Amino acid sequence: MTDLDDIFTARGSVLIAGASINGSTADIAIDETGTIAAIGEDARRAIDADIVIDGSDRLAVPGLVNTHTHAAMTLLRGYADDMLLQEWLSQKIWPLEAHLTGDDVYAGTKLACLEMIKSGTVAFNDMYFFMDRAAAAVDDMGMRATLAYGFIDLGMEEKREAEIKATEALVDHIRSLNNPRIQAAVGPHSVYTVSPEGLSWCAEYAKEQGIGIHVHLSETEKEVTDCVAQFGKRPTYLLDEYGCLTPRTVAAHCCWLDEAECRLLGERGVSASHNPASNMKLAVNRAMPYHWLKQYGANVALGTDGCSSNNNLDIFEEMKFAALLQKFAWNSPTLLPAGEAVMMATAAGARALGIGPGTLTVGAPADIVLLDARAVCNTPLYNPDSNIVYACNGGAVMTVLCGGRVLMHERTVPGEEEIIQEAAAAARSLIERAKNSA
Ligand SMILES: C[C@H]1O[C@@H](n2cnc3c(O)ncnc32)[C@H](O)[C@@H]1O
Ligand SMILES: [Zn+2]
Repeated sequence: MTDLDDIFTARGSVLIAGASINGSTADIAIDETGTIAAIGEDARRAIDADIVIDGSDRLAVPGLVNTHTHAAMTLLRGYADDMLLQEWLSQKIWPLEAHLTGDDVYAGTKLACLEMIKSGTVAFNDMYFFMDRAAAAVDDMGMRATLAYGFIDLGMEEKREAEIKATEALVDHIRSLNNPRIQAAVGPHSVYTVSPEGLSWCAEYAKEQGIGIHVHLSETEKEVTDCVAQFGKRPTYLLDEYGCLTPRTVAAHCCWLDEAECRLLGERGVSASHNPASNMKLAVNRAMPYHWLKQYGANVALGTDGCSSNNNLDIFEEMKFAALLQKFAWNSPTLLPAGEAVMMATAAGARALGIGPGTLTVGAPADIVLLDARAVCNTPLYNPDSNIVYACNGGAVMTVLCGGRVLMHERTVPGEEEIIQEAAAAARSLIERAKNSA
């Protein structure tokens, strides 16, 4: 077996020896391009392994995908809790975010990446500010991410011009990085913060650039009633009118949808990001109608939302919350069984971001998580999906690979202490600056 230091520095082919995959023991071969080359008997012959990882006592699962977050909000963890969404945003979050710097976003996004890696997430869909610095953090940490600038024009033409420039600059910057793990998206925040002209520009620009759209949709009842009062239609139809509903759109929350809106999202091929922890914490008072979205063929994945409304980035918790909330809210113990929750966190998430099948199959990107099969939460282990969703959290994750590169092994992530210290210092300085300006 390869030493810890060599595992992080070596680049090349990787053999995971004797891991448990779907109930049977198998080797996994990963080639130099970071692709799964073989699984099972052929694996040892398929590559001349530079790194060998002991997979015994490990469950191998696909890397998890977080389809809606605001990564640098790790700096705001615990800053404002137990509030109504509109008050939380307008009285606490936006005033503090006005003091953010690019250095803050770099430090906060690095902390987010560390937290996600430690809980088995390999890819995330982010919407925030100073996203060139978020890209630098993602690059340093070795994860995959789709990054969108949070476009908010509040109906003001001057602001819209600035948001257009910021969006174009980010897309150009990400293209210049030429990093296959990092892609850009357009991020119209929501129908209550972006004008019809802004929505229309975002849709046109995304189409022209061949990139995705990341938007909040129908998170609260107020969002829907205000939209109907102002535009005479519900948010889903407004987004559709301006071209924002596409097969490359990720719509976060989708709580207050009616059946016809679910059908439209299915028809447009939209991915819906279910964020149950944030929805319950902010008491949005309605669970995403998962059963309708599923019935009409929308791709339903999972997200954490930001660390100020969750307050962590652990997709294991989101799998459990989703499975429980759906059962509770829709009065159906058979709704969203464990296997479906795992699919939402893996294959559906990967599909939403267009990053491969999100499965452990030959030809797929080697985005692989090894769980401790001997952990308390995995004992006994009648049905791995059940343990993963209902018993475990991210603490059971031992090793994480993204594109064949080892990001964590035996729960060690290189540079962890420094990342935590720098994020804590950035949070202190942010609060200090906000206080001094008041
Ligand atoms: C990008 C902006 O989005 C803000 N934000 C964070 N969480 C939510 C949420 O649940 N609904 C709407 N907006 C949210 C974030 O603070 C940024 O200002
Ligand atoms: Zn959000």
